[in-house]
Amino acid sequence: MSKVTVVGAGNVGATCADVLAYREVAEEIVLVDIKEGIAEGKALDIWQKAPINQYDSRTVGSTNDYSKTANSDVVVITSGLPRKPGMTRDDLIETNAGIVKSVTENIIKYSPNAIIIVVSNPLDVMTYQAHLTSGLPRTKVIGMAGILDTARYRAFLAEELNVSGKEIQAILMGGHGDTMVPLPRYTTVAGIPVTELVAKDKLDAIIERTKFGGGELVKLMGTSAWYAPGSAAAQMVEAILKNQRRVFPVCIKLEGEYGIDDCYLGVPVILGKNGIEKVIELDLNAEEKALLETSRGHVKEVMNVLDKLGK
Ligand SMILES: NC(=O)C1=CN([C@@H]2O[C@H](COP(=O)(O)OP(=O)(O)OC[C@H]3O[C@@H](n4cnc5c(N)ncnc54)[C@H](O)[C@@H]3O)[C@@H](O)[C@H]2O)C=CC1
Ligand SMILES: O=C([O-])CC(=O)C(=O)O
Repeated sequence: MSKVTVVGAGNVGATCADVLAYREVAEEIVLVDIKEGIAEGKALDIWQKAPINQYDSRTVGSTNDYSKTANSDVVVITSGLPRKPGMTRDDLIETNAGIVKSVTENIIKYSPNAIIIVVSNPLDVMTYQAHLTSGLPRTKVIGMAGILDTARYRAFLAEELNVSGKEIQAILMGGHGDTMVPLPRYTTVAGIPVTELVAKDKLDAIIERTKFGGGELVKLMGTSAWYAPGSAAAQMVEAILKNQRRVFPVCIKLEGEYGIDDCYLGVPVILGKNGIEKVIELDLNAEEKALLETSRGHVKEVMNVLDKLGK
């Protein structure tokens, strides 16, 4: 029987649990939150939607009782503060590091072999925190950002070209922040290089909009996004539980790949039943390498802040 725990029953966590149930990705989905009753309530609401939307996945809620999460195959960590207008993701580090650390300790106690997908921000450094606390191999403690950032990029391109978003294939690398690196050289529309279809100035504008895609939504809503983020995390869970070996950009600790050591960054990987099955190394050109290096430098600075906080 497959079991998934989603920690944090807020906007992203509840959306993720809902998508997991609706798509019948797991038989049991446990939603956990620290706020009394909220996880139980949202789990019950999703379960009551099953007869309408015709699914059999069972959602269960828990207020901080991790015994209910025992033997989860995959755990998604969404607990933590979202940012407000005027804040960067990095501003969340102090509060969210403490939350991610305590949540990871509880998870590991009851599901020592789970694959952990981190969503809380600042994403790359919260993945670092969960990796350190869990003691699991790097291939099993991974971060969700690349699927979301790529989806934004794909949606903007679909709009520009007036084609289905399904036709856009793209890869994006680096940290989940303004230094992320969309790669037009690896972007196609049904196999056609995007550079043959979109003028350079338009493509540059779409890349800029993608980099600040999270901030655009924070400005509009006063808090950050959840539909696309929750769905993106659920897509990672599905790839793992169904051993789909899908190719996604995922955050992992790099150990020599791309000439980078000891830094958590988004890179293309094959995602399957063991978590990250393989990191795909692209032959980047000089400009792409320079952009990735800038992103690495930024993430490393925030990792150093975490080190100073005492992890
Ligand atoms: N990686 C990514 O691409 C994205 C990351 N995020 C991040 O995801 C996180 C969650 O965002 P939202 O769901 O919008 O926030 P939210 O405020 O709606 O939900 C967060 C939930 O976490 C719970 N929580 C806090 N401390 C907890 C603890 N110790 N144990 C269990 N639950 C706890 C809160 O009670 C709340 O229900 C934020 O850090 C946000 O920045 C959001 C969107 C995309
Ligand atoms: O922007 C934020 O703070 C939340 C997030 O990571 C995103 O939506 O990309």
